[in-house]
Amino acid sequence: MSDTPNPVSLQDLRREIDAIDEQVHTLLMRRGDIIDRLIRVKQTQEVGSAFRPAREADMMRRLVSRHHGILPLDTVESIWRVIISTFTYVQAPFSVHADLSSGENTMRDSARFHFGFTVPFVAHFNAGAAVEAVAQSRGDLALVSATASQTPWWSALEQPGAPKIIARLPFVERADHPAAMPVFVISRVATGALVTEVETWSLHISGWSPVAARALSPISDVLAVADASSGTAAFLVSAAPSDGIEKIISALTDAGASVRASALVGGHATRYRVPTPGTAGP
Ligand SMILES: O=C(O)C(=O)C[C@]1(C(=O)O)C=C[C@@H](O)C=C1
Repeated sequence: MSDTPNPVSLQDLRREIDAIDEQVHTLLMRRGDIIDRLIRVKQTQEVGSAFRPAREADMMRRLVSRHHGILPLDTVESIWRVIISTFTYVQAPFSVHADLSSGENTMRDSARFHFGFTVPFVAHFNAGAAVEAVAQSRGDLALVSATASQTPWWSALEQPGAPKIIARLPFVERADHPAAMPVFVISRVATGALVTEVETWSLHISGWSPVAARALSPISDVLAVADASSGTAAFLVSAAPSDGIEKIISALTDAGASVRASALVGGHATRYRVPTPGTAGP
């Protein structure tokens, strides 16, 4: 007889997997019970949405920071997106209104990756229509490209009671993200509940020129729609509240433009990028 211990059998390993699956499922059902209690203590009534982007951004960062092992990060992130979004949905049902005008496949991927398949998906063919659908809803979300625009859709967010930008996706950026398209999430929002680690401002400027647009690119994420014939442009700019909008306005002024009107149209959590292995960091 040899002293070599019996190798673990396939059956044993499958038993272990079954036990783990049962624990994961039980924990998810327990999570559901907690959400049931959370509904009673959380104030979702005012605008009808249970989505709390600051909390979600923080949860996603912690998830990514602690993850290791052979399970791909993409998979872990997408599992948690579905868990959190579905528990948001069960608290207060909502739909996702996606503007497909800047890329149907990439926008669908972003919507499904971040909100799963339980949350209804409604397609729109311009950003204005997606924003309007949210304005007419109780707690729906609009998804609009954060980097490309054919129209200054953000002007519709300027009035005090209008929907606002409340998040920027993906929460965790990295090379080869499976739903990499930068997207703004727009929703009606309770007064004082905006996340403003980064503020988003709508600016109307005159004296527009490509020089004015270029002056901003090193200091801010910018969306711009220009009317070359009148020399005016509508900008959507992102700014850290500390030195933000004043710096942007003076950069535009130095570049020969003048700001005729400005309005805060939302905000989001500070962007978070996972360092690529072998690089110094974000
Ligand atoms: O923490 C909350 O406020 C929740 O509603 C819970 C929860 C979650 O499932 O973890 C769901 C929705 C929110 O956007 C954030 C987190």
